[in-house]
Amino acid sequence: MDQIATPQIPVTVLTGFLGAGKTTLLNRILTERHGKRYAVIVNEFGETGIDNDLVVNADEEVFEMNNGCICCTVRGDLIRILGGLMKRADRLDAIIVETTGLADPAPVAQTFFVDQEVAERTRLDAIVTVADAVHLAGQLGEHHEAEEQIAFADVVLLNKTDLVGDADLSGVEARIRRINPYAKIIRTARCDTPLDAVLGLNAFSLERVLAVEPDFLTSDHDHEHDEDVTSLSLTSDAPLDLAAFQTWFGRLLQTRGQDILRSKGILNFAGEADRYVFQGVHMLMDGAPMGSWPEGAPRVSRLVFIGRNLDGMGLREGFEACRAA
Ligand SMILES: Nc1nc2c(ncn2[C@@H]2O[C@H](COP(=O)(O)OP(=O)(O)OP(=O)(O)O)[C@@H](O)[C@H]2O)c(=O)[nH]1
Repeated sequence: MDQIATPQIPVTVLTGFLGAGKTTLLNRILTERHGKRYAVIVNEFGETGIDNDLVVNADEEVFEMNNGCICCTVRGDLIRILGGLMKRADRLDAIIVETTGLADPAPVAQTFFVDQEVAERTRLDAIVTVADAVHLAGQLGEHHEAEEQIAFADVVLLNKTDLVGDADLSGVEARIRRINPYAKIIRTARCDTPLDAVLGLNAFSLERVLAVEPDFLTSDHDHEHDEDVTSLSLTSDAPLDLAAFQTWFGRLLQTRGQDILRSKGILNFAGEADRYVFQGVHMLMDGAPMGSWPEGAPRVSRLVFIGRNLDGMGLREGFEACRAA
């Protein structure tokens, strides 16, 4: 008797180096009227739940994986969450996994082939890599994860085109092409791409990956993270002074932005009803109100830095000095 094949849930792995625009893309996907039911799995790197708060409130369920990189320590966690989702596959159209900016996508992709149950019930649809047109060239030289993310991509969103001239964009694009001649490259500003360019592609090809990395299925991908990159989280119960914070944070990124790869905070400023979000990618800074504080939640400011040599920068003292008088 013929067996009825179990439907496989398509999975999109969203990757890209720190600050490239993954959450921006995710929020675009979640706010579009797509009529689909997605489950989202978000992995963070020491970001004390900040990322989760930056993902828009949508109907979709968001599963947060903390404390560790998806490609290493928390892979078991990924399999466990997938296991739960597979039990209600009939109510799900797709799963989206957002990795940390420091993840090597290979072991994440491998999960969908080597774990038997996951392999039977899900299908890796595509690896979508968001690339930061401003910073990619520098990242490729310094962080091998950035190169892996490009190498494994089925689609590369060359993002932040609003900040880079045409000639430089062509240069970055050529660089991407040299690492990965197969990926589709789409130029975007704030990840403004139609959803059908990133979801439901059926683009991931095991054959192609095996051609690039013959031991993809068998190696245990015990890759080494850049030990120099660490994270530091700061919190404050006391309201902060907006002007003082802006001046400190702006100066800090100007002077230490080489080593501060990524920064983000959800902040409580004195006299402001709304939450504020401040973010940095190296020296580029962005800040805006982000709506009211959740009802009943304490107004605690949280700020996180990811980078090198964070200890010597007086971050804690600088942050504390921003308290409103
Ligand atoms: N100018 C400009 N800024 C952008 C663009 N896309 C994203 N940003 C900003 O870049 C910063 C990082 O964007 P995110 O979407 O949080 O990046 P991410 O890849 O999720 O970051 P991590 O998860 O921390 O690695 C934010 O301040 C965004 O507002 C873009 O196309 N142009």
